[in-house]
Amino acid sequence: MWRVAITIAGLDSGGGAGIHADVKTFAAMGVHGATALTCVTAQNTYEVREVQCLSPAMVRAQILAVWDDMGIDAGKTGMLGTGEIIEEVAATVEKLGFPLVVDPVMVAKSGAPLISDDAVDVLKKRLLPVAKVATPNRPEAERLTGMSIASERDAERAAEYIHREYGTEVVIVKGGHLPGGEAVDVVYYRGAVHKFSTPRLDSRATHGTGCAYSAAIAAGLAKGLDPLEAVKTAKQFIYTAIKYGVARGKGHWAVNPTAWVEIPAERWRAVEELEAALKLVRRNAERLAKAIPEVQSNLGYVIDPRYARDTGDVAAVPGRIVNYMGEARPSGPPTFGASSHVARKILALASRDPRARSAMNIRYDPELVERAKALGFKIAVVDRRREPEEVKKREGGTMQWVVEEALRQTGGVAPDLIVDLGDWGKEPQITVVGKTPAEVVEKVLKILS
Ligand SMILES: Cc1ncc(COP(=O)(O)OP(=O)(O)O)c(N)n1
Ligand SMILES: Cc1nc(C(=O)O)sc1CCOP(=O)(O)O
Repeated sequence: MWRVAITIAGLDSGGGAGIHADVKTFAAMGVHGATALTCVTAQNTYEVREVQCLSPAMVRAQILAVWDDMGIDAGKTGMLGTGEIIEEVAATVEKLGFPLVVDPVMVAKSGAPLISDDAVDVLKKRLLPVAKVATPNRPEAERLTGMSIASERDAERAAEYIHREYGTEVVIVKGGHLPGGEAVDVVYYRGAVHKFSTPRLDSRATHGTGCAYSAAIAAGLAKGLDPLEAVKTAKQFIYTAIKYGVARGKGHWAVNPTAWVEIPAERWRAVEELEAALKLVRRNAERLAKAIPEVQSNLGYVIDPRYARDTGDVAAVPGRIVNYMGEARPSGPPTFGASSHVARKILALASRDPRARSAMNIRYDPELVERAKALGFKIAVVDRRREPEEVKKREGGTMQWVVEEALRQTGGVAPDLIVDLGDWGKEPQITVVGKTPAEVVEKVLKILS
């Protein structure tokens, strides 16, 4: 059954925080996302320029329109703007009775206030008592409790205080603003303290973290998860959203809630496409056997470069493609992390030219190079004897150097072929490059024919 979650929050025109972050999160977590807009902000990654809030009656009308039609399985609040809106939201949620996650948004990452001073008191006295979960960060928890929070122990005390003083069932004091190698969220629930941690990320993509995290918890509650299960999943979710943030803008980049579903989908797609290309290899096994070098061949395919970090993100053939009794034969099924050399070349290529996501190394033969030239392929020729000693010594450095040399010749656009003339004890190679593994195999077949 479809579950419905509602966000009662503000609009960030930059799309990083507020209802954008929340609805993306709901979609990624597999629940239907509804919205009750509170305020419109003219905002980007580095500043809030203008704020205009709707009337409390309009906020209530949006919540009721959703409730009367689909029902609401859980909700969350973000930027509420004024004390009057908070009053109205508290009264409406109290009447309807759905579980509510309150992200007590007070100040934007850029430093602009998102709630009037007098409204903080209304938030404490009216909204926190009707909330099932509250997710203050360190400065918010300090403002709600009057305590100074400098350690996990302080965070535990603050969480318990908020529960005791305002009656919120589950209180999470987030660890993002506390020191330490791990970001530890302290959760007070039913008389006990629980901790959820992920490695601290040194990331610029933090705009919208509080929004997406609270929305992920609300999505979990909408699906009927126990609050601790919902928090556990949300913690992993927000780690991924920060790690793969949207690298655009001059300020705090936006978190990326859709990474949660895009990365697994990308990995699945890469395997499917590589499998299809390997079928093409098997169908042309005799012809392709002639292209296999002494070191054997590999064919790799990297996931969307926005998500690629290392060779673990490149699918390739474990045990390589070998010449077995005159036939090219893939030794195993497409597997991530199965290539070192070809994968490094692909990573270096795709980081400069994101269309170049696949490559295969084949035997060097001047005749093949001539045929590629005649076919109009773009070719870069690299002399590895010119590789600087310090690059040779660096683990994996050669592959990157070869690619950089090639791209220097082609003005940064990936060539079809990188001809590596080899070095003392290093077999010369041709690396055939393409957008997809099928395109690469097709290019190799053309050169061979
Ligand atoms: C419209 C709107 N809502 C919420 C925020 C807060 O987002 P951010 O500044 O990134 O801080 P957290 O998400 O970490 O609380 C906003 N800026 N705009
Ligand atoms: C050993 C070797 N060197 C290559 C080069 O391009 O220099 S390609 C290659 C074979 C493929 O290796 P992998 O399975 O690590 O991608």
